[in-house]
Amino acid sequence: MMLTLDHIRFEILRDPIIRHFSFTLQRGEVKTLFGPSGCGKTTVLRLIAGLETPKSGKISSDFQKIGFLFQENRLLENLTAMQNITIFMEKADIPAVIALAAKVGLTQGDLYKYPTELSGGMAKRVAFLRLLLCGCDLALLDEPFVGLDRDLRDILVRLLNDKIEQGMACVLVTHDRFEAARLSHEILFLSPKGMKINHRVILPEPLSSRDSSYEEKIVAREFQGIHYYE
Ligand SMILES: Nc1ncnc2c1ncn2[C@@H]1O[C@H](COP(=O)(O)OP(=O)(O)OP(=O)(O)O)[C@@H](O)[C@H]1O
Repeated sequence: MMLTLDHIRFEILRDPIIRHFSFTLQRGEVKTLFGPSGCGKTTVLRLIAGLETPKSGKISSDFQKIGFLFQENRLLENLTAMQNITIFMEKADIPAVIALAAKVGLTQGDLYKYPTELSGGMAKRVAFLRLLLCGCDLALLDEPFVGLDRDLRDILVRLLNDKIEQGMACVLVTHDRFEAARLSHEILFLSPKGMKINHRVILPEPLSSRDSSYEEKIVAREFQGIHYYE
């Protein structure tokens, strides 16, 4: 399985948002787009998902099913949390959803609430479970842990790692250096305009062996002098 973006150019009202951006991703691989706000990271996810069309360049993929965890969750308001989670499952396995939901601190009662009755962090977990259970082999994750505390984030990271070990590939967009260190096989550091790749960091250690001390070590080693968000 392979995703390839080859010299992509994308414009909005003739303003070049993305210029000559090239990128590849294989089965079981996680690559992170790390760069300043507004540099075009979400736009790249939208291009991969086919929600935007490049002005020039080529996108090819033989992944079978794409899952997209949007920054703003995008739960369907007229469906319960349970209905939102199961909507893309080939066969809704309710006991499996209840068991997985319990792992991330959602009760059975929570699963029968509507999105307007959920807190921001609960809605994020519902959207995350929908992604984990949708059967995708390529996951596009746009700031997937915003609004979640560290313990919950660690639980979700473990659940995501299980899927990655089974072959799911991910493109991760995050502002969080620790998240990038924890989850990436490769981090692309991007320029403020045009999605130019300033440099890359390859992290070969298996994801399952990484913990908070690993995150701290990588952040201290690789993010020195990166002040986009301070
Ligand atoms: N619908 C739109 N209309 C006009 N300009 C847009 C639109 N969507 C995005 N842009 C512009 O495209 C650029 C890239 O936006 P994008 O959301 O991809 O950035 P980002 O790196 O994901 O930002 P953030 O980290 O803040 O989420 C920005 O300069 C933004 O102003």
